[in-house]
Amino acid sequence: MGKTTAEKIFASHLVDEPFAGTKVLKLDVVMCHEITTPIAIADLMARGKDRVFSASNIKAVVDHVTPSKDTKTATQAKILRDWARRHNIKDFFDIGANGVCHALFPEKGFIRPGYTVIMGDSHTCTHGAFGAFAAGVGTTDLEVGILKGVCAFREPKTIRFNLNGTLPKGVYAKDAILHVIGLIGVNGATDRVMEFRGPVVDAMTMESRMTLCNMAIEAGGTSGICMPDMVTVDFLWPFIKDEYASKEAALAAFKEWCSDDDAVYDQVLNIDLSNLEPTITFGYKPDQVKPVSEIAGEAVDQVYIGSCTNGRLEDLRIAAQILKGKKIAPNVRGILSPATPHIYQEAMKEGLIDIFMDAGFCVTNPTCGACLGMSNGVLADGEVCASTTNRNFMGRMGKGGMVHLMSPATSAATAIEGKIADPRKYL
Ligand SMILES: CC(C)[C@H](C(=O)O)[C@@H](O)C(=O)O
Ligand code: SF4
Repeated sequence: MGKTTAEKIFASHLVDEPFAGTKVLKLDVVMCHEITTPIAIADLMARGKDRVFSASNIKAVVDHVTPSKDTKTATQAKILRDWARRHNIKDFFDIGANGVCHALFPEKGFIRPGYTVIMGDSHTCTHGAFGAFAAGVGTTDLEVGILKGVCAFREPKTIRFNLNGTLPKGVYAKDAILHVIGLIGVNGATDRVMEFRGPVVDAMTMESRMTLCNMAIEAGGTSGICMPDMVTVDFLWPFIKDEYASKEAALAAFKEWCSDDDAVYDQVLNIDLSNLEPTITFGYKPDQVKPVSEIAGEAVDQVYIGSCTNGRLEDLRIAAQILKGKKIAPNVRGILSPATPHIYQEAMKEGLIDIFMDAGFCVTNPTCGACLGMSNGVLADGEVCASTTNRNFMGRMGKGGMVHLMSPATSAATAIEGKIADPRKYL
């Protein structure tokens, strides 16, 4: 019987099965940020176990609130910073080099097909775009991961999503994943791996695949997963060129991780996206989605472009294409947070930052900040934000604030009109 990618990764990383169905896996990468890791560090210290399993397999970043905004966030950053120094974690990213974890770590080439990856962050599923098993974990699992380099999982079944057809103009990975979550609901993939397949995914860049996998958790998914292919090889090539004789050799090795043709799935869903419209959330749950045409005209106070979902260069290019030569509406505050310093610099070189600033956007340093309502764009009570982020929970971007999730294109069109707008008329 064939295996899925997730089953192959579980089989190859298994170190123990203490109870039937509970599998202890060897970890390839443990990622850390300043919100959840300090709690794990404090506990390890209290137990006299201030050690790390490997200084090189641990990656750490101060990203959620940076530069720190108050004593509390400064202390969180300091705990992580001191810990990283104490343990010689060389891949530690701080002010000047820091960016949103799920954009920064892939950009550095840390994730490879077949890897096991954990982090104390729910959007760790993003990294499955490389054909890895990547899961967000709680503090206890993070502590064990840091100390021993292993993590216990109940092996998830896989749901295969065949994304068929081609995405129409003005419709992107974000619209596709919002549509999928709308179809299956916020619990539709609970304890399941969401395997994204089909011609729509094959045609996607790694950035788009990361957008897709990023929101797996919003449907309850443990990890998103895409099949590694030449797009994956091309993205990783600068980091792996000394390991493989050629791109074809790398591809052959990566393909070993692809699900077998006769793999058994929990469910297989065939979804044709050829007629998909730009899609947007209207409520406080990510599965409350509508075509933008049904909600167009609703006023917004702020437009936010950024985050681990849609703060990458591709996203900035799409939004800038729409904003070029235009001004955002006077009733709207536009905020752009490029997800990493590299993205910021590339966007500057390409003239994208000028386009955003000329349109009236404020450009912040790379950080999560506004996405989770902590800094750089917190909403006031009753305000509405059009956002490229991944969570629209009540008050997510500020107490009493409402968030509509959408693509960078829809956000840019919305900024121009000051109310929710269909991006297709600007393309
Ligand atoms: C702060 C962190 C624990 C949190 C998460 O796990 O997702 C954050 O990144 C978020 O998006 O709300
Ligand atoms: S950008 Fe938002 S969703 Fe992503 S890790 Fe940061 S806070 Fe979480």
